[in-house]
Amino acid sequence: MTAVGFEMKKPVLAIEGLTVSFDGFKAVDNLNLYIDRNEVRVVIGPNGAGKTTVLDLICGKTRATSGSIQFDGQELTKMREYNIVRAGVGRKFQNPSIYENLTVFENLEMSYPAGRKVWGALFFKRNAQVIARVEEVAREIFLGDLLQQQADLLSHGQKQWLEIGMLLMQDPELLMLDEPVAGMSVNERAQTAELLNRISQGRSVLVIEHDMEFVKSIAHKVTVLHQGKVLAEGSMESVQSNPKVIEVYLGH
Ligand SMILES: Nc1ncnc2c1ncn2[C@@H]1O[C@H](COP(=O)(O)OP(=O)(O)OP(=O)(O)O)[C@@H](O)[C@H]1O
Repeated sequence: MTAVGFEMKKPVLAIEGLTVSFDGFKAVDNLNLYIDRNEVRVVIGPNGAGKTTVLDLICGKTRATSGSIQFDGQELTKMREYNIVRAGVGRKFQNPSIYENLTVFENLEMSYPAGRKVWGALFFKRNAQVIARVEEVAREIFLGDLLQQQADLLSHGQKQWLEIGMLLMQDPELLMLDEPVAGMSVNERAQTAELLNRISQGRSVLVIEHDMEFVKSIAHKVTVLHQGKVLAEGSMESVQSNPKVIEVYLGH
């Protein structure tokens, strides 16, 4: 196998022995988790299982007590949040954090690397390359016809897509989404599934979700967390028929 072939086979994210204690309580407990390139992984589990904390640890918002998070060969546990973003990890929180008083176009433009940020404003030119990228991403997130719409007039689902689009502007290698379809209509859920299936061709996606129909429509593999540990992992079918998973989560 060539060196390049070997690199492609290595997981893009390798979490090993990851533990975080809050006043002695282990929210994440000796966790191992491996995500492949172009994989859509969904993490499910009961409330308080540690799902959001795992995303917080990966993006550097929370510091690990012990263990390792290797992303593309870089150790994330020692890196600052903005360097983790620069390394190629994008994270969307549950509530959209878009600029409500700006248009769809402007929101996406703001997220272009070296785009019109506070300092970048002095040097930034709205060139053809930026416009083309904004238009491309807007089409991808179903907002191609709404570029001049002010963001506060978008539906809840459209706001969620806009935030995904803002992350896509940075072209992250790993995109992490916390309950992306919460509060969405049935149609919006179906469109979001289509969007995630599409954008995973070229990047890995890690999703936390409770909506099992949605999970079924996107997951390549499902990881069930319980008390900060992996309770089960595998295909949706294997996880759904696992008695331990039914007992602690799906049976409720
Ligand atoms: N900063 C913190 N300080 C203290 N305890 C915390 C902190 N963050 C999380 N926890 C605790 O860690 C546990 C795991 O929380 P987490 O939010 O990761 O669970 P979750 O699986 O995402 O749950 P949900 O499905 O409800 O979002 C919970 O008991 C929570 O109270």
